[in-house]
Amino acid sequence: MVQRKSVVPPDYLPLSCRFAMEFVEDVSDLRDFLGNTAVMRKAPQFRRDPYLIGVAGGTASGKTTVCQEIISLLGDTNKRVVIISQDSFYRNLTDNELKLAKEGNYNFDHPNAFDDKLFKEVLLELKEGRPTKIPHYDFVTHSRIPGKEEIIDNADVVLIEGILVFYDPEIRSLFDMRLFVDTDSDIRLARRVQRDLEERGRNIAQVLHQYTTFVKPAFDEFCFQTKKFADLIIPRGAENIIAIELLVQRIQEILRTPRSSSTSSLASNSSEKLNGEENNKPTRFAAGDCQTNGFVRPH
Ligand SMILES: Nc1ncnc2c1ncn2[C@@H]1O[C@H](COP(=O)(O)OP(=O)(O)O)[C@@H](O)[C@H]1O
Ligand SMILES: O=c1ccn([C@@H]2O[C@H](COP(=O)(O)O)[C@@H](O)[C@H]2O)c(=O)[nH]1
Repeated sequence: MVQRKSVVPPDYLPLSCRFAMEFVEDVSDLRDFLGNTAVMRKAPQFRRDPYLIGVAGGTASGKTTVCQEIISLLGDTNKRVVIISQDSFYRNLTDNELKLAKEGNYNFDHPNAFDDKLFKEVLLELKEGRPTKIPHYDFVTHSRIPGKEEIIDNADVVLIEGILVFYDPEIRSLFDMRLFVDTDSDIRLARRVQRDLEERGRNIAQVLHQYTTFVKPAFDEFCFQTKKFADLIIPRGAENIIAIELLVQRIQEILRTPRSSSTSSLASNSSEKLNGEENNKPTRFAAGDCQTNGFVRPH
């Protein structure tokens, strides 16, 4: 009797049952399953296809806290869920830009402040399930810390948070789900002041000057405009436990649904073209395909 169990994929599998690995306990079970008649030939390697969730919202809206809450509520799962931040992809500054940044006179809230080329490359690598290096950004020195990269490998779900993660259409189209954390701007400013003084080495005059000169105008012009691309808006951020619980249920459902990256990205791109907004449903294999219990697909 073949048991439905997750296994490390064997090197040799019949092509007629490429998605059967998680149904069978080992290759001999697979042979029983196929009645010993299938021609065994070298099959492509299989790997997990990470589900990418973009989390946008203004500064200090609670994007990171919402992501942490999602992970905490997902609880004990055999899935690997990680958070990365768009802040890791701030551009390297010239000497003159660095001088301006230290005076609070550099616009870190404009889309040009980000290295979108690197951000895109990293998201594509993540989407393809390849081990990916994430730079570490230091808000005190306004620069990436050399040699402090984090490697992400084998993730099942990647939460990608940042003020402008939905700004670039190509980057936006890489997300399987898009969330927008919508928190009152007075509350955001209060949190930002406290955080920047405590954690980012700023003084109150700098924070308020940067906020009124760059942060608020750029939020209105760029970040807020991307709210329309969200599949789900979370008013009040992490306080909104009902929204987060519903979201967690949805993610759990998605994690249980078989899915192949090629079909899911096609669905994602075509729905964006049709609707201007993504309406991505978990992809199911056609009847007759062998279903797996996770995001497994051939290389
Ligand atoms: N619901 C909340 N209640 C109180 N403090 C919060 C709440 N959500 C976030 N914070 C605090 O506000 C600051 C900004 O939150 P964070 O999640 O880092 O925002 P973002 O990632 O959007 O910049 C942090 O110091 C965080 O602890
Ligand atoms: O060197 C820097 C880089 C960025 N900022 C500010 O950070 C926020 C984005 O981070 P959140 O965690 O989403 O708040 C952005 O508003 C920049 O103004 C900075 O001050 N210094």
